[in-house]
Amino acid sequence: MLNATVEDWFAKVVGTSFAEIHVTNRTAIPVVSLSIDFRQVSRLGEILSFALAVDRIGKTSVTLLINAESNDEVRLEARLTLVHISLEDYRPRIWSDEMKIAMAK
Ligand SMILES: CC(C)(COP(=O)(O)OP(=O)(O)OC[C@H]1O[C@@H](n2cnc3c(N)ncnc32)[C@H](O)[C@@H]1OP(=O)(O)O)[C@@H](O)C(=O)NCCC(=O)NCCSC(=O)c1ccc(O)cc1
Repeated sequence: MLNATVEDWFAKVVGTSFAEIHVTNRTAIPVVSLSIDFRQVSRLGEILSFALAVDRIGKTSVTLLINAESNDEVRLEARLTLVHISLEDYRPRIWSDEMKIAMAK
């Protein structure tokens, strides 16, 4: 669910889908750090709304904050850092200016 939120954000806000990132650009954005606080219990069948905010944009990384809520209660808070890498050598690559500007929106 967290990754679906990240994928949606890249496609709809950043303007570069995971397919473009991986297949066209031959890059990837693996997670290097992930922490989650589960604030309140969620039950099977409940609908959770996920919201994403940008915490920090680095040269090659981005740190995102994702909340999931239901019935006006925060159920979980996640903080994850992704690094933009090349699929040629699996080493970090700087974000394009276009992606950086879109991420800062
Ligand atoms: C990503 C790496 C190539 C980075 O290599 P490093 O030697 O650390 O590079 P650098 O030291 O240059 O750091 C690069 C940047 O990452 C940042 N970084 C690196 N490590 C960290 C940690 N632990 N926390 C925060 N930031 C970090 C660092 O600050 C640099 O930021 P910038 O200033 O913005 O450039 C290497 O750490 C690596 O290969 N890690 C393994 C990544 C991995 O395999 N993750 C699991 C992937 S699975 C996954 O993401 C996924 C699976 C399935 C799904 O459905 C969805 C997602």
